[in-house]
Amino acid sequence: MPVLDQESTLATDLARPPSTDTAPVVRVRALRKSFKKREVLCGIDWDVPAGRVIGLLGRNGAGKTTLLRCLLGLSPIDGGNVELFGEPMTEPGGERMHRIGFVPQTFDLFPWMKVRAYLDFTAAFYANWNHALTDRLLADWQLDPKQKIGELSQGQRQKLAIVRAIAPEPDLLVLDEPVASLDPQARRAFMGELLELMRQPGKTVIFSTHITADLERAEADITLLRDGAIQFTRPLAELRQRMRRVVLSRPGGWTEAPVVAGLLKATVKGGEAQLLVEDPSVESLHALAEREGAELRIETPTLEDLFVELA
Ligand SMILES: Nc1ncnc2c1ncn2[C@@H]1O[C@H](COP(=O)(O)OP(=O)(O)OP(=O)(O)O)[C@@H](O)[C@H]1O
Repeated sequence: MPVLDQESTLATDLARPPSTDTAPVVRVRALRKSFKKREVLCGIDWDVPAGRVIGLLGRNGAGKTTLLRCLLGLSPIDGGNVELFGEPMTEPGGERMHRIGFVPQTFDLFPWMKVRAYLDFTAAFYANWNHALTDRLLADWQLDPKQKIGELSQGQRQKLAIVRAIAPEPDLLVLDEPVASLDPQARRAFMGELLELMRQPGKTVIFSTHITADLERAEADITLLRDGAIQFTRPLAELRQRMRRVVLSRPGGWTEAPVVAGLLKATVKGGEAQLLVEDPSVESLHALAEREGAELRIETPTLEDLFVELA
């Protein structure tokens, strides 16, 4: 029986993007980015279709922030190209600014400004600004319009950054770990706002996060960034439907993991071989278990399990 490197993954089949009829809002080709000699993005190809919520997943240091900043022209790229709304991205700003909202990982700007003054100041730059929405969010999220930004807690600043990004009702909203400092109520409210925004046709959201429950709440498409490349973009429902954890246990244990069709990752631990399999054939698995004298369990992994396995 063929042997599989226990840490290796065979994610080739996962590389297919979800089918779409519309032109992508974000189109990235062969994007490269290094810091000194360390290459963080090693030739990213990525299409983000309009009207989707994309959850960008990856381990700490995988390059999520770097990728999001490169997309928006906030960080210079070393190679490849980025198109937003069908046009090359060369630098931030311009007409396109009105269509894009960005929530950075940290928000430390204008500490001397008061919340209301900051929002009014920012509104002046935008063609469209939903004042009713900002008023409602300030009240709902208990942000004091008269407080100075420098006096806000980290979570309150994150809320303000979200209000500022949503108020222009952007066509593309990019959020870098937007909920990291938010309490559970605020996270839920934030997801509500996000979904409300998404009810309008053609709106696209990309957000990086480690909180898989939020991705589940948003029914997001999942993009996995690993080893400097996009490993896959798949609707969450499809991942849930197709991925199974197959556990084969036998008293004598395993010297090598069995290989089955659709295998993405195999791990051997004591008497158990754990296989992450896409679209497994239940019949063949039963036949394999019988042949090998093993007990078979087929489980549906949670998104967090999947992330731990694949990231
Ligand atoms: N300005 C910089 N100078 C040097 N190295 C950098 C810089 N910014 C990022 N890096 C490096 O690039 C890699 C990717 O960082 P990045 O912040 O994009 O990861 P991330 O996936 O967003 O991580 P996290 O989940 O922890 O926020 C890391 O190894 C980081 O040290």
